[in-house]
Amino acid sequence: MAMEIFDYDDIQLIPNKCVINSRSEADTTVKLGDRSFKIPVVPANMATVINEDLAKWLASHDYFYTMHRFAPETRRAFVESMHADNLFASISVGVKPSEYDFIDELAMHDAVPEYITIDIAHGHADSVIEMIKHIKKVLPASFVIAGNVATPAAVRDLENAGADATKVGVGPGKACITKIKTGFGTGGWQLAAVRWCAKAARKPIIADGGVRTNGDIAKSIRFGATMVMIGSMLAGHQESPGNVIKIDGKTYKQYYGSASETQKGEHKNVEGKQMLVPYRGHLADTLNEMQEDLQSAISYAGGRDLKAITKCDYVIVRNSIYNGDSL
Ligand SMILES: NC(=O)C1=CN([C@@H]2O[C@H](COP(=O)(O)OP(=O)(O)OC[C@H]3O[C@@H](n4cnc5c(N)ncnc54)[C@H](OP(=O)(O)O)[C@@H]3O)[C@@H](O)[C@H]2O)C=CC1
Ligand SMILES: Nc1nc2c(ncn2[C@@H]2O[C@H](COP(=O)(O)O)[C@@H](O)[C@H]2O)c(=O)[nH]1
Repeated sequence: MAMEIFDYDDIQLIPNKCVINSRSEADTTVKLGDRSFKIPVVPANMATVINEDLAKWLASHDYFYTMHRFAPETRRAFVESMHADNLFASISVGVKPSEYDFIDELAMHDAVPEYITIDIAHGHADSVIEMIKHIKKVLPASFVIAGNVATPAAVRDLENAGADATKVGVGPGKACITKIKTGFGTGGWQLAAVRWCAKAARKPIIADGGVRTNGDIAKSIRFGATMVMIGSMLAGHQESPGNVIKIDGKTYKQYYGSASETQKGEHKNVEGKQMLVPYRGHLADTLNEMQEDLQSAISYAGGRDLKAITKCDYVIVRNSIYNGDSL
């Protein structure tokens, strides 16, 4: 059977009969590893989206988070300070030789993160497979998320190496220029790629990149994601780490790709850009609204929890969901 190709804007989910009396009855919680989280959303592990203060706030309010890996020397202290506050630690690593030393250092100091994300651009690689095996050997209690990938073959290879979840999305991100510079990726068909990968997966999938509206979170769940990673929509808050910039009386925040020149400090293998995102107030309000909209989505799906969304029907309406309107 030929694969159906579509992206978020091409899909509308079809309502089923409502079985609850109030949207507040709908349960948006999701389990990843041993823990349950309030909503299936994780802020991207990018320097303009998450920092240590936000990680503490998110963990203490039952949201999942993944700290970025761009201040590598602070990571052990970060794990220890989260644990000192009785909070779970969730960090990112790369695959270079120094990262093996870092994993060994964590083990030596008994600073075991509950979650470790292996975060590289092209995650279907022996370097990632070797890092998964190393973490599983040295820190077997850590839940390992590996990525990013774009195909069922990649999902299977990383799962077989021991990954507990895989992250799907190569090139759909707002600050991404991979698709333009290399010609590769899931940009323009990210939602279909999530579905393709989820069908092959035996473990959770995290859909990463390309989410532009709250409805896209429900669509990701419908097509097999357990969790949804979001960058640009979560970068514009008062608490977001990016700089505040005012232009013509309007307030913006800085958002840049992890493979941008701004992040790297040099123009080498640049696959990301810097941009401005509109200021959106407090992160807590945006996360609350995401939860309310998901509760509403569950009610339209005719159920009481996220599982109902995975079963609802859909239509493909090419690039037409806005019908000439905007939010
Ligand atoms: N989700 C996405 O679509 C993308 C995300 N990013 C983000 O940007 C950040 C930097 O990513 P990345 O450049 O991988 O990190 P690193 O610079 O840490 O690279 C990781 C390792 O993988 C190697 N590597 C990277 N890309 C390739 C490739 N295409 N083929 C072979 N080897 C490769 C690097 O070597 P060398 O540098 O010598 O090649 C390095 O040894 C990450 O946070 C990543 O998530 C970047 C691009 C796409
Ligand atoms: N190709 C690139 N992708 C990147 C880069 N930095 C981050 N990312 C990916 O984007 C998502 C966030 O996407 P958004 O659509 O929600 O803004 C993030 O989680 C990474 O997977 C980059 O420099 N190049």
